[in-house]
This record gives sequence, C-alpha cells and structure tokens, in this order.
Amino acid sequence: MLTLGISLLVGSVGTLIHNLSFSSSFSFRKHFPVACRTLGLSVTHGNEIALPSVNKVINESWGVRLLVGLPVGLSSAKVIDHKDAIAEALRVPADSVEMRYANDGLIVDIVTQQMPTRLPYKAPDDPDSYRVLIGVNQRNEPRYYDFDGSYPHLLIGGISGGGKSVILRSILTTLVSGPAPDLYLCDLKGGVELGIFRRLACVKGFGTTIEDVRRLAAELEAEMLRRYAILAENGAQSWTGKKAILVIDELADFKSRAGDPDAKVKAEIKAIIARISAKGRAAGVLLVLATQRPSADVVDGMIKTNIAASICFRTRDTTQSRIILDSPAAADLPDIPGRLIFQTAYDETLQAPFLSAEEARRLIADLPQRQHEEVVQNEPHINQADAMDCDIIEL
Ligand SMILES: Nc1ncnc2c1ncn2[C@@H]1O[C@H](COP(=O)(O)OP(=O)(O)OP(=O)(O)O)[C@@H](O)[C@H]1O
Repeated sequence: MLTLGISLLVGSVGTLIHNLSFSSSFSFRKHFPVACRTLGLSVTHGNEIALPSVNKVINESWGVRLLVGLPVGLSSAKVIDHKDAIAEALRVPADSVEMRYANDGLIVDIVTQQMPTRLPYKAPDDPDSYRVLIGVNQRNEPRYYDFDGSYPHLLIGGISGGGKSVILRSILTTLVSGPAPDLYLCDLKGGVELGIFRRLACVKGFGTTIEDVRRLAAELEAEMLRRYAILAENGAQSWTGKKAILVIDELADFKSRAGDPDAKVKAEIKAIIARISAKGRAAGVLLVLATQRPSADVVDGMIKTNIAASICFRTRDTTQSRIILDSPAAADLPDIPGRLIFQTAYDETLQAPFLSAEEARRLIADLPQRQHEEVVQNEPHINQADAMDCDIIEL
C-alpha cells in the first residue's frame, strides 16, 4: 500500500510550492489494472483476462514512477491513448501524467512538481557543441536539440506571443557564441527579431524579403551541392566540417494565394527547401523554420516528412497543432509564454529559457563582426550608407 503526502519545494528556477495528496489507502499497484480493465485495456485468452500490471512503484523527488508490464497483445500506444482517462481513474490531474514505452513495458510518471514559468538563459558549457537548450521538463531536467544529432532540421510553431522569437534568439545566441556555424538568416518580420545577429561574422547572409529568401536558399543549396561533390571525391559519407543553417521566420509567408505575383518565387523557395530538407543532413546543411500560422499548404507539402524535430508552443486550435506535431496536444498547452512541446522520438512538455533582446545583444557584443563590404555584398538591398551605419543601427 502506497501512502503519499507530497509537499514539494520546486528547485531554484521555480518558486512554486505544490501540494498533492493521494488518499492514504491509494494503491497504484491495485488501481492501475482496475482502471485499465474498466477502459477495456486488456487481452482475453479463453476465460482469462490479462491486464497491465504495476511491477514497481518508485518514489522520486518530482513525484512517482510506475513501471508497468503489458500483457502480450496489448500495445503501449493503446494504453497511452487512454492517458487522460487513466489519470482520472487514478485521481491525478491529466497533465501530471506522462507515459512512454521503454524496455518492453510502459513507464508512467505522475509528476507532482510544477514547472517553472521562467527559466533564465544559460550560456553553453561546451563551446564546440551544437547542442542548444530547448527547456526543462517538469522534473527540472534539461532537454537539448543537437544540430549534430539524429533529428535533422527543426520546425518551430505556435501562436503569436507563445515564445518563438525568444527561443530562436536563445538558439542563435548559443550557436553564435559556440561553434558559430554559417548562418543564413531570413527574417520576414522586417528584420526586427533576427536583426541583432546580422553583423556577426558567422552570418553569411541576412534577408527580409521573399526575394532575399530565394537568393539565400539558392546559395545554401549550391553550398550543399558543393559539399556533396567534395564528399563524393573523398568517398566520404557525411560532412564533418562546419554546419550551415538556414533560419526562416515566418514560413507562412510562402503560402500560395490566388493571383499572387510572388507565386513563382514562393514555389521556387518551397522546392529548394524541400530539397535541402531531404538531402541537407549528410552535407551538414540544416533548416530551422518558424511559423505562427502553420498551414498544411506550406508545412505538409514541403518538408514535414523530412523534418525530424519540432517545437510547438500553444496553438490556436487542434488543426494547427496536428500540422506541427501530428497530435492535438499543443492546443491544450496552458497560456504560459515559453511553454512548449518538444517532439523528437517522443513528445515532452518543456519550459523554454528566457533571453531578452538586450541580454542577447550583450552576450554577442564581443563576437567577430562582418566587414562592412561583406554586408553590402551579401545584402544587396542595403546600401553603402546603411552598411557604414550598421554598428549603430538599433534593430
Ligand atoms: N521562454 C519564455 N519564458 C518566459 N516568458 C517568455 C518566454 N518566451 C516568451 N516570453 C514572453 O512572451 C513574449 C512574447 O514572446 P515572443 O516574442 O517570443 O512570441 P512569438 O511567439 O515570437 O510571437 P510573434 O510570432 O507574434 O512574434 C515575450 O516578450 C516574453 O515576455
């Protein structure tokens, strides 16, 4: 019989005290199988009914972990689909229950510790690493996206005000302060968000118009093909040199509309992005694509199948959430800026680090800058006078 009366003081990033008491007679070992039986999560062999069994109950600093064995014939996916109903039967809030398949069974975490609502940005420990912090989970464990890892390309979506600009800022600040990959930054919101990075030496191109995006995407594709030729010449499988990353904010601007004078350029951009998403990884060429208006027209057709990692802040509705995550979950996220679902092999709710524009400017102030001539050459819409002013322009 498990007795829990939990009063947890959440760690340094949070300031919340959360109380959750399970009834003194509550037994997860007993109630989990009962809940499964009621919900039809069982397998029948003749007269016998086989049910999931809780093999171990582990008390953790953040709550309780159940190790659940499943009868042959009952899939973990089916049990996970009933997560909310199981939570109700166990008398715990649905959003405190996390389930995932592991080691021939199911891990069920009942997390009583609350997430912080603000997590300070932390500079990277390892300057050579392509790992960027995406946030911490309810257990305060950090989660990273690794541009050098097995989930190529990153899609970021969610409603206005959810935290896309802030996470892009923290991802870019980490990258430029660390391995400084070649960056091609396209800020279709007029350069307001990504502009603070535009003068850095590692920024190979900066664009604010659809035509800029076409030019930069084409440049990057040419670089990808150049790298493939070098790989072929050397009989190598994958690029070990510097990565090159195309960042586009806002993807929805490529949506096709009837009579659109930019239709041809947009189609060209989508085609290039689709080719980079399919072939870029081996050449160290990667995409970070952000949108506050996820539409099937742009996301599905173009890239979805090749983008392996997604960050989704709260969405307006389940349709938008499905476009990014293939699940409705992001529509139910609480209205907390920086709260997101990070999807790689599985989905996890995280709180993203907060980094203000002022702090980011301060952190990158001493990094190598581009020469003025380079700025003019790479950003043809900027004239010489603008370029000369560039160090004092507040973007
Ligand atoms: N990780 C975070 N932690 C705490 N607060 C955050 C976080 N991210 C964003 N916010 C708050 O939410 C505000 C809006 O965030 P942000 O500008 O990133 O939204 P957005 O999704 O980019 O919106 P839009 O698409 O309209 O530009 C920020 O100014 C900040 O106050």
